[in-house]
Amino acid sequence: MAESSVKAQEVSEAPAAQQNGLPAPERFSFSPTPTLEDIRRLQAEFTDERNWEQYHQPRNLLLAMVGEVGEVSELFQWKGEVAEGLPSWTEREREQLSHELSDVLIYLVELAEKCHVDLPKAVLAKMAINRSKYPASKVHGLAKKYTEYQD
Ligand SMILES: Nc1ccn([C@H]2C[C@H](O)[C@@H](COP(=O)(O)OP(=O)(O)OP(=O)(O)O)O2)c(=O)n1
Repeated sequence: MAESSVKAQEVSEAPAAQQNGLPAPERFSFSPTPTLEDIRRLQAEFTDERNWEQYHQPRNLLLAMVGEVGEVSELFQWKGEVAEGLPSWTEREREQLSHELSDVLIYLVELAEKCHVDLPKAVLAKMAINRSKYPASKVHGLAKKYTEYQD
């Protein structure tokens, strides 16, 4: 498994499995590349080669991304609840899902670029906010919205 170079900024919030003294369960993980910057650059090359910059304005990209989210939803819509790893899905369905999720990511990255949001940095900052809104010590095993917790 590839070692991640990015750690949670607040290491005091240890994952639940480690807090219990149990080893963390084996998790699915991604390949280290391409990075979000790689995806941004590859998509910029793709649009430049086609003279499509004129069509890829923030609003267009947002609508394109939402359309692709709809295509992801279509793959799930008439199935019952599905277990992690989608064991009951065919290879064809898995391939379609990987295509549609990729379309969502490609448009998301390009939308962030066109809005001048530095997505890798922004996601770390937002995760820090999430950790402070939902301290593991307070919400462990509970999935309520942060506004529902009493101090
Ligand atoms: N004007 C466009 C058209 C396509 N793409 C790229 C980004 C997406 O990754 C993918 C989207 O292609 P389609 O619009 O053809 O959508 P699908 O690939 O989902 O095809 P379909 O709608 O037939 O499932 O191609 C793009 O950047 N700009």
